[in-house]
Amino acid sequence: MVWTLISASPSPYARKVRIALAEKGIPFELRTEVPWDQTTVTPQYNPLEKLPVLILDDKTAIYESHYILEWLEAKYPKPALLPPDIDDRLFAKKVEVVCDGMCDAMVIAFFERMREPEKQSEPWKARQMRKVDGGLRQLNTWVDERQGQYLIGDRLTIADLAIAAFLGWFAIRWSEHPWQSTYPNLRQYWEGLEELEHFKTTRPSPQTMKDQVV
Ligand SMILES: N[C@@H](CCC(=O)N[C@@H](CS(=O)(=O)O)C(=O)NCC(=O)O)C(=O)O
Repeated sequence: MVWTLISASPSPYARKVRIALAEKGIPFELRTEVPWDQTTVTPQYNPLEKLPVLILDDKTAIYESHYILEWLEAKYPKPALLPPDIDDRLFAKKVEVVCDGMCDAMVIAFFERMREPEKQSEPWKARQMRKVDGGLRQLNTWVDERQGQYLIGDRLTIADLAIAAFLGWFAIRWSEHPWQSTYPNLRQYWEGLEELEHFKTTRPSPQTMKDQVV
């Protein structure tokens, strides 16, 4: 019996977990869903009705991507996806906070845009996009300070997973945004990660939602 990961084809949050499981050599069945559709099983496993959800052999459900990664790191520490130094470990988690927050802002803005035009709040949408632009600026600063292919030290960490998961999704969700020309070093760092084996096999793709959400 192998674990099941409930995922969605565009999900940046789920992509972090997919890459972490693959890097740690943990076999799992991928169950791709649209969590917005009535047909989803996500609410049966997560009271917050969000994917990703990792379902273990005994049907225990682990959810919230940053917690799933923390759980995996604690239970299956090798190969490590966090650096050995405590300050570097905390920095890697801070990078994940910024990337997850940018994803959250994009999701909020996306659904605001699904409302009838007269019901959309321009200030609310502008506030979400400020978070994305501020986050991109911060990622670029951090990436400019890196020494090599990875953000922290000489190995892959959850910081790299979080940044690639956001940028890979952002590149398909908002392809006309100028970040790749504004921040060429950030683009080059991201392109380098996308060439890695478990990034190639987890590339995001759009999904079609059937049911009304807002
Ligand atoms: N903080 C959560 C966010 C997860 C999330 O928002 N997932 C979306 C799907 S996706 O945006 O990742 O594709 C979801 O299930 N949304 C359903 C809902 O919010 O009810 C995490 O990090 O796991």
